[in-house]
Amino acid sequence: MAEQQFDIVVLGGGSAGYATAIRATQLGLSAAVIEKDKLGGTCLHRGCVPTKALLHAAEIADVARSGESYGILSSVAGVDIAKVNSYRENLVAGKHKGLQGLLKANKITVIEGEGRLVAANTVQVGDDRIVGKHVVLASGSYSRSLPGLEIGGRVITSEHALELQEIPGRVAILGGGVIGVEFASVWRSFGAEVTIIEGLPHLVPNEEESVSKQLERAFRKRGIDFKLGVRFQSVSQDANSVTVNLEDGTVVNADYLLVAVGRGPATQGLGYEEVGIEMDRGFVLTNERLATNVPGVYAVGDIVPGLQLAHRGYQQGVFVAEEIAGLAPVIVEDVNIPKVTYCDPEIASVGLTEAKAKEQYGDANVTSYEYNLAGNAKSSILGTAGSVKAVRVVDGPVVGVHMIGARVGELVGEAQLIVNWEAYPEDVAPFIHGHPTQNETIGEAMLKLAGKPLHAI
Ligand SMILES: NC(=O)c1ccc[n+]([C@@H]2O[C@H](COP(=O)([O-])OP(=O)(O)OC[C@H]3O[C@@H](n4cnc5c(N)ncnc54)[C@H](O)[C@@H]3O)[C@@H](O)[C@H]2O)c1
Repeated sequence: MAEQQFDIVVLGGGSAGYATAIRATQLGLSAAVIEKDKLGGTCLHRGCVPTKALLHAAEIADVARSGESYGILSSVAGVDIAKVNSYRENLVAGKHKGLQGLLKANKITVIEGEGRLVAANTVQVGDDRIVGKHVVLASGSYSRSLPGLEIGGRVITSEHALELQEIPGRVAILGGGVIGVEFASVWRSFGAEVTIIEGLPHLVPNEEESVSKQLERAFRKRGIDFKLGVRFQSVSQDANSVTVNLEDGTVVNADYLLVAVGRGPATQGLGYEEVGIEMDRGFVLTNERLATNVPGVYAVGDIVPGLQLAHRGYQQGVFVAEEIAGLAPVIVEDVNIPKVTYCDPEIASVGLTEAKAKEQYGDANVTSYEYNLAGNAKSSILGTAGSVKAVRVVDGPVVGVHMIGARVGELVGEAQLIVNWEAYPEDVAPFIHGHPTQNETIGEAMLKLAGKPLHAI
């Protein structure tokens, strides 16, 4: 049995875990990352990166289909899913290699194997004991299912969906959240008949309601079917198909059922409870400085209750490394983290929805403006419908920005600076936006809220 000692031992080499180690070594601390599978975790291998590769291929199919409207004679003869898959795999492999190089350059020790917390300062990997002055738990998440809904055969999760070797003819998707609408978008562009089943009254129910409604309109136009406000009851399958029964008696037949009802924390069997770490339904509880109740043990990423996003994980990792190094960093708050959903049309948001802002500040103290992309030249050139909605406190800062339309994910950077800096529309209104860009739509919303609309009626 060998023993190795570090300042920081990180259990899990996904986005949150490796970010912790990079920042730690930059600050002169020694760090080890323990990873049982591949560095990069869900984001690089099963989530953000490969799904966005599929979405990019889907966009190319849509662009080719729409060529004629722009005078370009083009059509889609078919989708070679094997080639799409090899593009996706090569892309991920390249990023994986780059990440390995990044950790090596930062002098991080990567320990391959399954780790288990056996004491507050020790992770066991096989026969080896990896001891840290501090331990950071970053074991990530998994696709969860519903009680009684077994994954297997034609009932699949996003991990299986990514690797399908065929384009399904008909697919049912349980859950109209982020994963559900992204896969619906990909499969529809690849030619499948898609039905989404969502228990709440709207698709992407955590987004601004007007954004959800516009997505529903756009999906309907694309021929994507959805059943809203209805819950799943049961599913049966044979060798070729699934039959999904909903609580209102509706039956959906499809080749596959994708289960996209959220992700659970990957914390089972890792020794956390045995060491006395306080947990809630599998999540690791921390204080706002990401410390668990066990001294010296921190948690970051998807195992900490809140938004399960890679970029939140990065920032939490950086935070914890700086906290351990004694730099007293600024607390990471979920409310001002930007979110992008990469369906067509794309959705991007940061801060409070209008309803949440009214809950927080009172109805009379909140106002908003929704700028229609139809007023923006670049949006019209791109042929996209959509809007940018900004929510402000009356005589106060902008507290939320909510966008839908082609490529609005690329606008979220400015939106998050406005919200995080607690800027007033009057502060932002004089800033000049390049023309013609879709960025102007944020400028137009600020101008209107500041009482001097330009391209708005
Ligand atoms: N672009 C991105 O940033 C991105 C992409 C993919 C995943 N993610 C993250 O991964 C996590 C998981 O994504 P997800 O889409 O699985 O979760 P989600 O929470 O976004 O959506 C799950 C949906 O399933 C619905 N649902 C739950 N039980 C149901 C039932 N019995 N019947 C019908 N509907 C039901 C919920 O109402 C919800 O709308 C999220 O936290 C998400 O932020 C992010």
